[in-house]
Amino acid sequence: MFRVLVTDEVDQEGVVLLTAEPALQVDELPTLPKDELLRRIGEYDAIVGRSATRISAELLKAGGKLKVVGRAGVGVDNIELDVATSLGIAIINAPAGNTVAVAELFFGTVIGLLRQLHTAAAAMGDGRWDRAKFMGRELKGKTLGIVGLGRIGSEVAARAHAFGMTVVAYDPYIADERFAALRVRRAPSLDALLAETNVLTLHVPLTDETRGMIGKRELARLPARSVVVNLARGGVIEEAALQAALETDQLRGAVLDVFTVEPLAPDSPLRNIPNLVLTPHLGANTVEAQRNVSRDVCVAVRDALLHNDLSRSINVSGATGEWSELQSAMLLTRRAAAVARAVLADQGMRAVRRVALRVSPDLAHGTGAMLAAAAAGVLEGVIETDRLNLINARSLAEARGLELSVAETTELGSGRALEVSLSGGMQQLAVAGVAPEGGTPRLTRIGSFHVDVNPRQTLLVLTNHDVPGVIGRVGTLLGERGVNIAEYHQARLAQGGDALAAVSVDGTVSEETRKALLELSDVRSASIVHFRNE
Ligand SMILES: NC(=O)c1ccc[n+]([C@@H]2O[C@H](COP(=O)([O-])OP(=O)(O)OC[C@H]3O[C@@H](n4cnc5c(N)ncnc54)[C@H](O)[C@@H]3O)[C@@H](O)[C@H]2O)c1
Ligand SMILES: O=C(O)[C@H](O)COP(=O)(O)O
Repeated sequence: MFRVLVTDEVDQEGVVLLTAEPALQVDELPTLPKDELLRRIGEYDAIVGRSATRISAELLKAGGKLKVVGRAGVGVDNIELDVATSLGIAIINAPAGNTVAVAELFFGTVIGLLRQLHTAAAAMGDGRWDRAKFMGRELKGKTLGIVGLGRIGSEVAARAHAFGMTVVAYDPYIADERFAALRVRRAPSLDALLAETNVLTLHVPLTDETRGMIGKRELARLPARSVVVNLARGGVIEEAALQAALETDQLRGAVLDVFTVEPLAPDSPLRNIPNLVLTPHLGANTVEAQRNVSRDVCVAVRDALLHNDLSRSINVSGATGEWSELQSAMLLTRRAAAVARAVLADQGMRAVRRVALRVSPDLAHGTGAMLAAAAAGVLEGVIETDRLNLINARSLAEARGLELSVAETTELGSGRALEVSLSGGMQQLAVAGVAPEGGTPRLTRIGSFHVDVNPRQTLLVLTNHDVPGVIGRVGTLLGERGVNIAEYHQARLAQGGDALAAVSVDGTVSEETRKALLELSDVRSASIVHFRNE
C-alpha cells in the first residue's frame, strides 16, 4: 500500500484515478503550512501539488518514504531538483496541459491593457460613461517579441499571426527549422529582439540564465511606449526596473501574472501603477488546463508507484519510447553490471573506475536509462543507501569518481543485445546479454566465456580447470546444502583449459557455501550474485 498526499487543490479529474487504485491510499489536504507539511511528509510515498507548495531540500530529506513528487503544472522552480535526484526521488510534472490557457491569457491581458478594459470596466462600475478617455491601440501591425519559443511561446506565435502581428523570437535552444515551421523570425540576440519589439512577452523557465534577464538596461532598449508581458515566472523581470519604466512612461504598459514573491504583498508598490495589469498567477487557471494537468500528472505518479514506470520523471534521463519496452533491457543491464562487479571483486578488484555500456542499435533509444541501470548494478551492495535507483544511480556513481560511458555498436549483433564492461587498474571484465522485448533476459557472455542463463534470484559464477567431475562435485555440494539449481551452463575456451560455470539457483547462497565451493578440487574461483528485486 502506497500513501499519496494530494494538495494545492489539484483537480479531481486526476485525483479519482489515484483513489480508484486499491493499492493507493490518498489523502487530499489543502495547501499546508510549511511546518505542518514537514511534520507529515514522512508518512507519504508520493506528494502531488502545484506551485503553492514548496518542495524544499528540508522537505525532501524529511520524506523518508518519498518516492515521487508530482507537479500538476509546468514550472518546477518550486522543487529542489538536485536534492530530489540525489535522494532518488522522481519528479514528474505535467508540461503540456496548460499551454493553451497561458497563450490565451496573453491575448486576454494584452488586449485588456491596450484597450484599458480594466479601468473602463471599473469606471462603468462607478457610474461613469467615459468614451473619449479610453482610446485604445491595436495589435495589428505591431511586432511581437517572444523570449522562449517553447510550448507556450509557440502557441502565442501561432495566434499572433491571426492578429496580423509580425512575430520575432529569441530562443537560442530552438532549431531554425522550428522557427521556420512557426513562421517566426529568429532574433540573433536578446538585444536585437528588444530593439524591434513593440510587445515583449516572456515564456522561459526561471533558471540561473533567465533570472533577471529583463532589467533596466534591457527595458531601455525597447522602442519607446512598448508593452511588456510576463506570464512566465517572477524574477525573470526585475520588478523595480519595470516599475520605474512604467512610472516614467517609458513603457506604455505591462502585464504581470507572476511575481518574485507570491502571493504579492498587499502593500506592494506594484499594486498602484495604473498602466500595469496584475493577475494573481492565473496562467493555468482554466477548467480545461486544470483537468489536463491533473490527469497527466496523476496517471504518471500512479504508474511510477505501481509499475515502476519512470518514463515521465524529469530527473531520470535518456529514455524515449515505451518505458515498458525497455524494462527487460534495464533489468539485464543492472544485473550484468552486478555480475561483473561481483566477479571482479572476488578477483581482488573492488575499486571500479570505469563503466562502459555498449548496446545494439535497437536499444539506442534507451541508453540514458540503461546507463543509470548499469551504475545501479555496480553500486548495489557497495554503498549504504536505502534508495538506490535509476534516478540517483548516475549521480551517486559520478560522485564516487566512476566514469560512465555508453556507445551504440553493431558488433553485438541485433536482437536487443548489450554489454557492460567494468574496469579499474589493469583489470577489466565485460558481461553481455540479450533482452528480448517482453521476454526473459539472458546473460550470453561473461568475459570470454559464452553462456546462456537467466539472471534471476542468485547466480553463481565458478571458474575451474576443464577436467571431468567438477560439475558433479559442485552439484553434489549444492544439493547437500539444500541449494536448488535452476540452470547450469558450463563453458570453456579450449579442452583441458579454463572453464566457467554460470549457475542460476533458487533463494540465497551463504558465504560458507561459497568457501566450501572454493575448497572443491579444480574450482579456482566462486562468486555469488544475489540480484535485487527491481
Ligand atoms: N503563469 C502561469 O500560470 C504559467 C503556466 C504555465 C507555465 N508557466 C511558465 O512558463 C514557462 C514556459 O512554459 P513552456 O511550457 O512554454 O516551457 P517550454 O520548456 O516548452 O519552453 C521554454 C522555452 O524557453 C527557452 N529558453 C530557456 N532558457 C532560455 C534563455 N536563456 N533565453 C531564451 N530562451 C530560453 C527554451 O529553449 C524553451 O524553448 C514555464 O517554465 C513556467 O515557468 C507559467
Ligand atoms: O508552471 C505552471 O504550470 C504554472 O505556473 C501554473 O502553476 P500553478 O498550477 O501552481 O498555478
